[in-house]
Amino acid sequence: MSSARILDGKATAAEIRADLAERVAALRARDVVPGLGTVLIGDDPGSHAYVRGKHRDCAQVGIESIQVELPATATQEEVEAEVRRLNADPACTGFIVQLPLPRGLDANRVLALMDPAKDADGLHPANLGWLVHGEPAPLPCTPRGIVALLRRYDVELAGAEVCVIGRGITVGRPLGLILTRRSENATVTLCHTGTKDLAAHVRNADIVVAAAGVPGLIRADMVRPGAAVLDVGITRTDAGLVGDVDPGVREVAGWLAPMPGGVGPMTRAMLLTNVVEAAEAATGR
Ligand SMILES: Nc1nc2c(c(=O)[nH]1)N[C@@H](CN(C=O)c1ccc(C(=O)N[C@@H](CCC(=O)O)C(=O)O)cc1)CN2
Repeated sequence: MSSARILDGKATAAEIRADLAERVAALRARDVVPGLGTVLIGDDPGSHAYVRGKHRDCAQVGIESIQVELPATATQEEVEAEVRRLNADPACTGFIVQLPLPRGLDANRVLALMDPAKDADGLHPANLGWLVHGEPAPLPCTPRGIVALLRRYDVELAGAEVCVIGRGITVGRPLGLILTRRSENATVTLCHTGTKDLAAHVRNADIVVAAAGVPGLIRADMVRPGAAVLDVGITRTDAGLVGDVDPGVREVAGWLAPMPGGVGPMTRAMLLTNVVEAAEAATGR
């Protein structure tokens, strides 16, 4: 029985970081110092781990770190005050608000308050709007990472049937917009919890992106032999982290981006890329 080739996000992200370290050194030589701010609210262990990882990555490539932490009891006004502070801080050239926010906080209002020019996540409504219009703007990190990973391994996008499972703003919705641009030219079916026959849509796909957060949702019998399958789901269980893709898929798929080691590291690398690109653009390169 054959086994899928691995879309290695860990190795690809390391290559991207090496390139970014050189670009940051060139910026610093011209007295331009990129600085990433993060706003982390509450005590979700996953969010804390991701933010720690983002700052570790920054240190590795020479980007300065500004860390803001608030308790889960923070009010909307307190969160918005921190966003205003980062908007005004010249040492912060880009920032993110770690999602999801604790219950009771309005993430859309917080994202809309960010300076779109400092939106390192591409989640400000103006930047998502530019994506709809097909104009340049920072792209959300996970979808950008998915496209970069597929391109790194020469997985054909033009004309491909792509089944995306999940309609959230960090992955599914923007991924559909990116993959249907002329430069990617894929055909996208966006599935979600209301999709009637998920298996039929998955079976029709050359590329499957599972971002539903439902452990083992994609089984081997649903996947077209040879298809590329990317596991974006992460569920924390007592037994550890579990993805959306059942391990048996490895025997049917042509390509597999596993969890861990596939799309997650690419998300982190694309955040750094957005920060560096914004700093380069601000100085005319
Ligand atoms: N403001 C944002 N919030 C969230 C985003 C985002 O892009 N911007 N995405 C996710 C969380 N996330 C980054 O923030 C993220 C998720 C997973 C990984 C990762 O490297 N995962 C590892 C496995 C997990 C682990 O080892 O703990 C992997 O796949 O290898 C990085 C970043 C939601 N929130």
